[in-house]
Amino acid sequence: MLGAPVQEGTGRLGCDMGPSAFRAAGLAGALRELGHVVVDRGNLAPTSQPEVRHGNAAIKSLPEIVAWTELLAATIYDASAEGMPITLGGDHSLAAGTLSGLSRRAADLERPLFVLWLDAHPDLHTLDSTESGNLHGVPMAYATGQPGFEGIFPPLAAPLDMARICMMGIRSVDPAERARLAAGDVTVHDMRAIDEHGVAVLLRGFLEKVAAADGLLHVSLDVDFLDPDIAPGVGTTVPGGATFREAHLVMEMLHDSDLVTSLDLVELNPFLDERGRTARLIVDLVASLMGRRVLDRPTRSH
Ligand SMILES: NC(=[NH2+])NCCC[C@H](N)C(=O)O
Ligand SMILES: [Mn+2]
Ligand SMILES: [Mn+2]
Repeated sequence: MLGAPVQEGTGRLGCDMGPSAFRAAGLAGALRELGHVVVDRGNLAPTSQPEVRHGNAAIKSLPEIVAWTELLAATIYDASAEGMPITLGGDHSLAAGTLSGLSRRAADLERPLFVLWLDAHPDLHTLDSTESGNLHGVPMAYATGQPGFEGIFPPLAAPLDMARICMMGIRSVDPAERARLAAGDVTVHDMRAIDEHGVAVLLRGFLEKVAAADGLLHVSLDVDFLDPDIAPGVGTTVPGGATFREAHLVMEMLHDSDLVTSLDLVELNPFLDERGRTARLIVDLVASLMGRRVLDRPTRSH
């Protein structure tokens, strides 16, 4: 577990308390109960900020986010050699760093990196296209090597292949992101697809691809993937999100697949939460991902 209390990527304060809330909600204990060895490396903090600027005047906190990206890319690259890094966010801008470090690790291992992106948003803005200027909206564009980050963000060792990304839960897409998704080959399962087919069928297809390619699998869990009724502790709520049961099923299937090699937990804002219920829900979801199940034997689906 690595705490990344970055909050400057959102338009409001509070995500810096995310790592503390995950700890208070019992994340380490829940994983130890399942038999895992858990090491909590505490919270990271960038020590210096680069002098960077960009012509888009809407952009907020560019030096801070570039500094976090550098720090996380190096830290997660190292951590991925030792075990399964779980990054406790912090807002989703941290994915610029974690995806960069993990892409470099995958390139070293000569294995493809796949990403399951559980989010209401694709976070596929470039520095030029973001209108809110909130840099939690750009990490996917950076990690996949979209133009406009050069000379500002750290260079990528290896850009992520769009064809190895699966997004689930998507229900809020800005026009520039829509165009980028239409042009690329990201697999996008929006809420309509989930309603029509169910998460199990959609996820199974992706997991089969990852297994067939002997890939590494990174899971990026944005709290707003979940419906705001069950997960109010996030700044960018969008109605109509994943239910409690859909989310647990995704996690249980990920556990059964035995494919997940790293995990980011992002966008929890404890200041907006109701007595820690969102933090506790995410801890329970991570427990499902790490092996907690209702019965001792695998559930039979047929
Ligand atoms: N990680 C997130 N919650 N991202 C929300 C981004 C929302 C919107 N697309 C923006 O760029 O401002
Ligand atoms: Mn996000
Ligand atoms: Mn989101």
